[in-house]
Amino acid sequence: MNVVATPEPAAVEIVALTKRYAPDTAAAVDRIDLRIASGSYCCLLGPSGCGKSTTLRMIAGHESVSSGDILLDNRNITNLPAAARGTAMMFQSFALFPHLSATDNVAFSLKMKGVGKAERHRRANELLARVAMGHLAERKPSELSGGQQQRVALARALITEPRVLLLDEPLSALDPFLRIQMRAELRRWQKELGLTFIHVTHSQEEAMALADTMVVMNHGVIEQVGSPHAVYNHPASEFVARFMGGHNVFDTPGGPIAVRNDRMRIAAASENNAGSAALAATVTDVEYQGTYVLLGLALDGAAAGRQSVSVLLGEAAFLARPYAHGEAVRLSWAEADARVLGPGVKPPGERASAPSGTGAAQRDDTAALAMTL
Ligand SMILES: Nc1ncnc2c1ncn2[C@@H]1O[C@H](COP(=O)(O)OP(=O)(O)OP(=O)(O)O)[C@@H](O)[C@H]1O
Repeated sequence: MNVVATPEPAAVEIVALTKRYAPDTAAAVDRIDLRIASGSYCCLLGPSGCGKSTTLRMIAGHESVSSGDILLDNRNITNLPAAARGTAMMFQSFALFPHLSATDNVAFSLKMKGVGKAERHRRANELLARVAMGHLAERKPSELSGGQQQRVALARALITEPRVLLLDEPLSALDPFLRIQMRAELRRWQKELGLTFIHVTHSQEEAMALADTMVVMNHGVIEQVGSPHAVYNHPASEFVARFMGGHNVFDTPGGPIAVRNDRMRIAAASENNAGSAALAATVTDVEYQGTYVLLGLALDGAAAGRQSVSVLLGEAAFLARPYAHGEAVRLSWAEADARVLGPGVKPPGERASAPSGTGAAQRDDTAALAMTL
């Protein structure tokens, strides 16, 4: 175990970064601090309007900063023009020029810099070959598939030799099948190139599949930073537990706790052997998913908006003991599977003036909690 805390070198460091689009409005990004390790794949994740795209655009230099700093390899780039930062951006729609060939699309920024035609075509074709597009270099975007256009967009972003590649929802224009395929390609390219990728997405599934580090944002601040495993297994707040999905949140005297739905224990109401901590519930939905069966349930007597829970059972376990719509059951869990949730961040209007930092402190206190429901 590494006992000495030697932080990995940060490719990008964000210090108290704030964006306010208008003087009397809530900050779209509110004093966030973040270190992104060099050569890592970082996903900025959160619901619509949480400030993830604004953060990415400020790193890119496409949006001005209200206050705070952005450092790239220890260089303060906060006020540098986009082209002088060492970053490159890959957009959602790829933003390829329709009338230009793949080669000319990739070579475009070199043309703007006055690089001669032979040299810029050589470098563009070299990059196209690297993303397995060498044989289609003469084609225009309309003659390429979505996945092929994405590779051209990647080659075009790489031609400026960036240290950090910024990706704004790069997979959302693709159909679901291609999205999963291109997701694997993005991950492979990032490893092969050894670059730092910062990828904005609203999909927790995409972030889990890609990221070394996930940054979960809400209301312009960071709720939690960690590996997909750490965030999924130790959500810091109710917001993170609900946003990541696959968790139930229960109110207890010690505050809210989260329990993964595949860790829930379920028994028929008549077999009440789960002790006094078991919660009475009714099955409201049975969804067959192949490997798993997802049960939707309503907690008896819970407050409005807090009744709905789910239980994920393996197919074999379900077939051995099926549950049916309307059936009365009792739910419980092992203490070790309960995660105590921190308060999370408040919406801007309710926020205290103390620095928000990285939001809720992560706790792993699974002390016995008597149910109050
Ligand atoms: N150009 C702008 N002018 C004014 N307000 C803006 C502008 N761009 C974004 N905002 C506001 O800033 C907040 C954060 O927006 P941002 O686009 O960063 O969120 P997001 O998490 O990327 O959302 P989405 O997933 O919908 O793109 C939102 O409340 C949005 O309405």
